[in-house]
Amino acid sequence: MIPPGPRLPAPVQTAWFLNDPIGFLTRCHRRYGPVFTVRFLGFPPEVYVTTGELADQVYRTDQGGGKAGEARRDFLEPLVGVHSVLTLDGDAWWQHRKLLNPPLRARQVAGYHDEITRIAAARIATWPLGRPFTLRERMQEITLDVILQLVFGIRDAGRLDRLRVLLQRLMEASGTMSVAMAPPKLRDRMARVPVTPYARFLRVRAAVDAILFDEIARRRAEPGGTDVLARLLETEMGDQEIRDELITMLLAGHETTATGLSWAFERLLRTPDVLDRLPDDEPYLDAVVKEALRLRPVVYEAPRLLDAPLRLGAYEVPAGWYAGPSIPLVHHDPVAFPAPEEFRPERFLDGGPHRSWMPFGGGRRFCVGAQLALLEMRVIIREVLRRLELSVTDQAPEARRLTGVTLSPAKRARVIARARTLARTT
Ligand code: HEM
Repeated sequence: MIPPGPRLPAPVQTAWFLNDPIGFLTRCHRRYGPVFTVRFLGFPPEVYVTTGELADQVYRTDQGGGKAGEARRDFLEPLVGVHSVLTLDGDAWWQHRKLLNPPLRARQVAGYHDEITRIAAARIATWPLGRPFTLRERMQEITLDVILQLVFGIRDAGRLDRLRVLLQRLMEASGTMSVAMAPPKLRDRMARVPVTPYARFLRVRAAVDAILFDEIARRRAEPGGTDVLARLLETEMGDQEIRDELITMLLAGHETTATGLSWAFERLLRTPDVLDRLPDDEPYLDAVVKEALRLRPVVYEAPRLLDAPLRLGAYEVPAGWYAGPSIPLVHHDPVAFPAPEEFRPERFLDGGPHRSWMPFGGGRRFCVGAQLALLEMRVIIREVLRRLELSVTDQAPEARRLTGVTLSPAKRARVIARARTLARTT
């Protein structure tokens, strides 16, 4: 039996979801239970699950099939290329994944602590005081710098400036619907007409690639360094493969972390009891980061494209369909997280992460940058709070807005900052 779901036509389900993703999925959950089918326009049906246990069953398909890469390929390949862990599957995926894992392990990224502190401090010093501004963009400046300096290993100030501008343009150009959603054949046609968004995207991509290939050549000539690129250059990967993985880490790693940080502040500034315990209580800071990612997960789903039918309790999901957790709903399971609406970092103080905590997905495709993201979030929250007193202009929680595969604060985490006068300046 196929999991139940709304009978509304696919265009109506799609429009409802785009307009109110959490409301739509919550309603489906209430009406149909923990496993339900949604139909989006232009895609195979998608089965969502809402408990950690069911999510584990889906992630187990990573062992033999479950093509997470193919699920993302069409819309990501123009940007990340054909050699990216995001879009590869099977042996080709594993060949790359096992090379990316070691430099991004907790022990390795711990060595970046002081440099992240330095990058954050330099940016925070430029924030406006005494007038409202939005944290989302400011956080993205920091997380972009982290990727460019600690992952790509770029130190030259002029080159950093040029890349920042180009990458901003590249992200904007690749985000336009015509690039992300156009079928490959249409893309090929658009590439030949210089005024189309796709042709513009290709020009910016070529400019970024020229810098990256030059950087790779320079570093091959002078080996060494502590950045992730240094480690990738020691592997058997070719230049194009390394370029593709660098862009992959950039794409997967900087907006997500910036959005996670924006949500952490959005919640913290509306929960004074929690804020008061920061930033010097390290275990509590770690729990705050985990609780922020639970209550406001950045990525709302991590689906698998099934290459064999999947049994989920009484249901069977056909091959060729998507299946995966609705991460916000799994994180709201009251059995796993009592009083799920409340921002309560204490729940993460004893013991390791809960099986139902999955802001970074799961299975073998679990986010390769999770340890770097968690470290960045801890360090950046601490550095902000040590230097500034933040407040909000409006106590009402910010709504969740869908941008691509992420949910971000609708007002981009609007705050006012003042220089800190008391304590917290250790
Ligand atoms: C708070 C920040 C972040 C969040 C919420 C996040 C979330 C996720 C999620 C949900 C997935 C899909 C996992 C799955 O399919 O089961 C993923 C995959 C991935 N993430 Fe992250 N991520 C974050 C930061 C980063 C960073 C900093 C990097 C890189 C430096 C990164 C690189 C990747 C890559 C390469 C993949 C694909 C892994 C694969 O398919 O093998 N992410 N991430």
